[in-house]
Amino acid sequence: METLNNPNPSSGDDAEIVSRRIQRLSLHLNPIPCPLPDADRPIGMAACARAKLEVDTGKLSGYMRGPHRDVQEKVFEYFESRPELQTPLEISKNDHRELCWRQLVGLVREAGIKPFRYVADDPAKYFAILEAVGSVDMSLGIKMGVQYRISLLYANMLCLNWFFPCICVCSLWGGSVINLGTQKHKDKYFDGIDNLYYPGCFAMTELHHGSNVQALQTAATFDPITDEFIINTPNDGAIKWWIGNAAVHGKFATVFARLMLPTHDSKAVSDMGVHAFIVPIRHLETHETLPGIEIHDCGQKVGLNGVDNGALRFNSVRIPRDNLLNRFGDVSRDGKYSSSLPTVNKRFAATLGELVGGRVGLAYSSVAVLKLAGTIAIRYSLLRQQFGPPRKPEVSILDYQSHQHKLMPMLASTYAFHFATSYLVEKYAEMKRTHDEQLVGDVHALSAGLKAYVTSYTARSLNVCRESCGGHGYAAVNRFGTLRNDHDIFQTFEGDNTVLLQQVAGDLLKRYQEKFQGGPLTVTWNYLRESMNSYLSQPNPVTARWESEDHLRDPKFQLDAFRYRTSRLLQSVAVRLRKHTKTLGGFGAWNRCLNHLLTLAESHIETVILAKFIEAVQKYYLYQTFYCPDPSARSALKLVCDLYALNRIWNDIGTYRNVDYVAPNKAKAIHKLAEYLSFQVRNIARELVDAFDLPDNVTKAPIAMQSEAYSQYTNYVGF
Ligand SMILES: Cc1cc2nc3c(=O)[nH]c(=O)nc-3n(C[C@H](O)[C@H](O)[C@H](O)COP(=O)(O)OP(=O)(O)OC[C@H]3O[C@@H](n4cnc5c(N)ncnc54)[C@H](O)[C@@H]3O)c2cc1C
Repeated sequence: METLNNPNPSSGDDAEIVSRRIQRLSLHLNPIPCPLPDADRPIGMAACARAKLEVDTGKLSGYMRGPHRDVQEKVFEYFESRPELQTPLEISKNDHRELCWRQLVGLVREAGIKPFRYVADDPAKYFAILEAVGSVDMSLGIKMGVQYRISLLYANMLCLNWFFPCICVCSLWGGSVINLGTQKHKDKYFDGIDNLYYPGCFAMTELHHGSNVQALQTAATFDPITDEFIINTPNDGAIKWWIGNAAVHGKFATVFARLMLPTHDSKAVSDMGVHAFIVPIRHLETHETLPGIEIHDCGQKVGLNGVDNGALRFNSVRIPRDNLLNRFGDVSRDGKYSSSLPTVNKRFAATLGELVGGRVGLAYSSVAVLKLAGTIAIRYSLLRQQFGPPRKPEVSILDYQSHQHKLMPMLASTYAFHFATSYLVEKYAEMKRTHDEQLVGDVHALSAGLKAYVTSYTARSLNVCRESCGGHGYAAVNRFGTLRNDHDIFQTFEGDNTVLLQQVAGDLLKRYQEKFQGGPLTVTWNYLRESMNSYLSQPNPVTARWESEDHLRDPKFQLDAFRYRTSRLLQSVAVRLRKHTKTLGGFGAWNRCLNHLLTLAESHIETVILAKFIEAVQKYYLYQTFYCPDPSARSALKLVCDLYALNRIWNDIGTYRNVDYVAPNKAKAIHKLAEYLSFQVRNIARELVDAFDLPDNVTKAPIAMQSEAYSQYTNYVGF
């Protein structure tokens, strides 16, 4: 059967061997009815057409679970044991802020879970805590992030004929002190931040400037007579805005301001660019706002109302010279500027390496939100029955093809994102350990792309989940409203998604240019080398017609298709940019090609996600590393991975058809198979969401309870 059904001439390929071995695992199949008439089934599907996978949820869950499940359970147990710390459904902004603060204090001082120490030493553990805390209340996750996390915001600059991301790097309060400061700052502030005696803010954004950090106007002018910096807000546009922890709890702020040094020429001062300074904003004991500082509340938000965002104005506030976070640039007693790193590029790379964690955390937490929402929607869709064949019992709404179409590719994407963001966390930790320059660049671009892609996907999916639960999805107790409102801003902070995707596109173009100059390509981008040489030739008219299931489920075909698309987009946008730059200049050309560039970035990120998913399924076979030792779990993952791949190819089928990469018969076969795989995934949907390992006290929505959901729901309203 293998030889007959295998249309691929390169049968010795590792990926193909794996694919066929995985097909053999279909022995774990049990009969169940297939909704497709025989004629509609994809070719080659006969063997497993009427079969359901048996999945060992415990083993699948064991594979999915990270190494820090114990600390996550500690978080869940702590909040379970303290019902008064659980966020009620109806709560005012002010009460929510106070509760959120008490939750954080309880976690740190009572439960003894101190995230700050892991920011530098064990980032994977920090992200695991963040994930667990965010599922208790997303406001709490963000509040914790403001206090401790490492983050990175961007400014944009147009340079020559490429769009080069110019990164202004910074950290939220705790992260900024340990990453941008030096030992003296660590000695002075670490314990206070760790124990929450020094709550602080990260004050970068201004009223007039968010994404464009280079244009910030707050000034820090050095006064050599008093050995101080004078922090000043020159106009209303420079008021710091949206600053988390500022409205109520913060005692310090890391303020981003232009460093101005006195000169002896006619200009009188020299602008050294944006630097970070520690500015006390409230009295440590009395909590009074300090002189020269004006603080206002940004008010009620669409979500995340447990976080107290405020606006800050500085009226010539004096701080000691020591408060400059001076790891990458310092000012001496006599007002001279110096840096520990010899070149701008080295300073840039070192800073980046320290500070990409915020985005890694957001991408990772966004997957956690998607798991939660998917679990609620799918458990309810299995329970809920509406209509059915005449004189037969009603069927579960998840048996409707349309419902499968809404939720199963989403479930597959959740698995895909799980592996991609776990990989990102792994690479981030490695980067922190090794400070490898190539890895720094890789993690930087990957974190930007995954943060943008995953958070946008999750935001869209939250609406789909709400709608797929009908009216009961609209009850606040079933959580979609809060999840949607709280998560929505993930698309904007830590770098606006549209801006971040441009960074990815800029990075791809840079590497494309380097490739032609013989430069190196890092691991994640390695495929471009091959793709530029082989994929850009005319599509093969023979393979364009192959339509067997074996072929369509072959990881090589799937990855090739993704890589082909990215390569074409990259090559064509490079040509367009070159052409338009002649008449429009760099900025105009970039803007003329902007949608093209965003599509390129998304295509690349989808490719990386697929590659990581395929690796997660294959590792066992290829390297014998026993990553996923259970055959049933591997079969389930292979099925889900195929659905992710084919669903994405089908979503973009117009592109593939336009260039005849896929012939009409193959396009039809892809569509049929994607629908059929959705049906197959539906049959193990319960096991797949159970493997996320979210207990009822975390999902909380009555309609998603693992038993007696309806009665828990009626109890909730008082019956
Ligand atoms: C709840 C919340 C908490 C926050 N917490 C903090 C905090 O603690 N500290 C802090 O410093 N900041 C904080 N921020 C600010 C946040 O980081 C900024 O909102 C974010 O950086 C985006 O900036 P902006 O709002 O000025 O949007 P803008 O940059 O003005 O963007 C507005 C729109 O224009 C588009 N756009 C902008 N530039 C481009 C471009 N080059 N190409 C194409 N489209 C473009 C964007 O896609 C977006 O749709 C917070 C914001 C919120 C809402």
